[in-house]
Amino acid sequence: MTQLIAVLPGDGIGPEIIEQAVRVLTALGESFTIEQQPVGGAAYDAAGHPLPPATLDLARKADAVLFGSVGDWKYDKLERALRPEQAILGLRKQLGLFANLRPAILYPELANASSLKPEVVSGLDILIIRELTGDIYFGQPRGIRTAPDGVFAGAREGFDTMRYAEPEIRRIAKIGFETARKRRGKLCSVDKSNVLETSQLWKDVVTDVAKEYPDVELSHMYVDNAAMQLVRAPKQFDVIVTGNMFGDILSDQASMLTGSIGMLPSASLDESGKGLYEPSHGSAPDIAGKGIANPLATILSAAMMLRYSLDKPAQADRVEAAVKSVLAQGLRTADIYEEGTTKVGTTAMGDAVIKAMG
Ligand SMILES: NC(=O)c1ccc[n+]([C@@H]2O[C@H](COP(=O)([O-])OP(=O)(O)OC[C@H]3O[C@@H](n4cnc5c(N)ncnc54)[C@H](O)[C@@H]3O)[C@@H](O)[C@H]2O)c1
Ligand SMILES: CC(C)[C@H](C(=O)O)[C@@H](O)C(=O)O
Ligand SMILES: [Mg+2]
Repeated sequence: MTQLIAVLPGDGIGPEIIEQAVRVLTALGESFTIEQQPVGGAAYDAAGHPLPPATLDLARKADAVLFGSVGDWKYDKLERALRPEQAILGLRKQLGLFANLRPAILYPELANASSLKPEVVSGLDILIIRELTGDIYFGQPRGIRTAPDGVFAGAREGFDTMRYAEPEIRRIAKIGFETARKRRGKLCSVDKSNVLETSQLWKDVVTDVAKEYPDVELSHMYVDNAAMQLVRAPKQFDVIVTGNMFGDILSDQASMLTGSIGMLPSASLDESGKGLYEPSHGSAPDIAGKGIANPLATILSAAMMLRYSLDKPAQADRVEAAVKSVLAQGLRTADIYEEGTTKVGTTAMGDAVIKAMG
């Protein structure tokens, strides 16, 4: 049976970067079936909803999902349930994709593109594991109402609820320990337990799970300190495990250590290892349609898909080696360009990766 890949390009630069990743997948010569559906603003425009049933059905039945990005400022006035971003949140929740892996790896060729000095960042290889289906992102109740009490009683107030259940923390902690065990054996759990009850529970549960992993060195860090440490001395980290909101912010921050957010892939996995793969960045409306977006985060996400969901590790290696090769050839999209290298657009970067795959 051929494996089915659901391709959801989305908005902004989504279609441009997805096109290159699909070309790379096709060039592998495997007998994948690739089916495409709109998502986000594109789906709202076409079908009146950011996550139409046909898109969700395809994502459910596929062996893996390759996702571009959703969102654009032009949809800001829509009611919340119809905003493009609800599509990716809905997919994560409905597919049970609770474990988000965001590797921040600095390719040696990009040492000068990093925001940090080469000596601080060279050889960087860290993995942020972000819990993806809980936390303040999904907690109820939430809304905008007239404040019932307090100093601002009678004024309009917005409120959200941060919550985490023990099994939710336990399962992401296990992923953290299992992953750290296969890497350099260090896990840093990031929370805000000096202030938040959810974080206090988080820390207790992670500490409890640690008993099953005596070979993994566990540390705890408050999120504000973690943000500082990530730019002070990022190589102290191996695997970071954290909640949805903190992981969102820290992974964008980590991306700049690698030169550009256009380099940061991600995998979002369910209990069985089925996954959705997407670059960590957004739809970049400021550069959409210009043909200059960096497709490498999406191509590297496709490599993660080959490894984690499609059981094709050799093909994943092939794609990753090709990305290394194009960087070694000095090819750069605008976001990672520096003097002495060759600036290329999105399609030319895709071409180069395909050529390097041989
Ligand atoms: N998973 C997703 O679909 C996802 C993720 C993040 C943001 N978004 C949405 O995207 C829209 C824009 O958000 P934003 O501007 O805060 O974040 P963004 O990640 O889209 O862009 C931030 C900056 O990074 C640049 N950038 C991003 N990807 C790039 C790439 N591949 N190559 C070169 N430069 C790149 C952009 O040009 C921009 O200057 C919003 O609607 C947001 O909600 C969606
Ligand atoms: C678009 C948005 C909902 C999303 C998030 O906050 O999770 C994005 O920022 C990400 O990092 O994937
Ligand atoms: Mg984000």
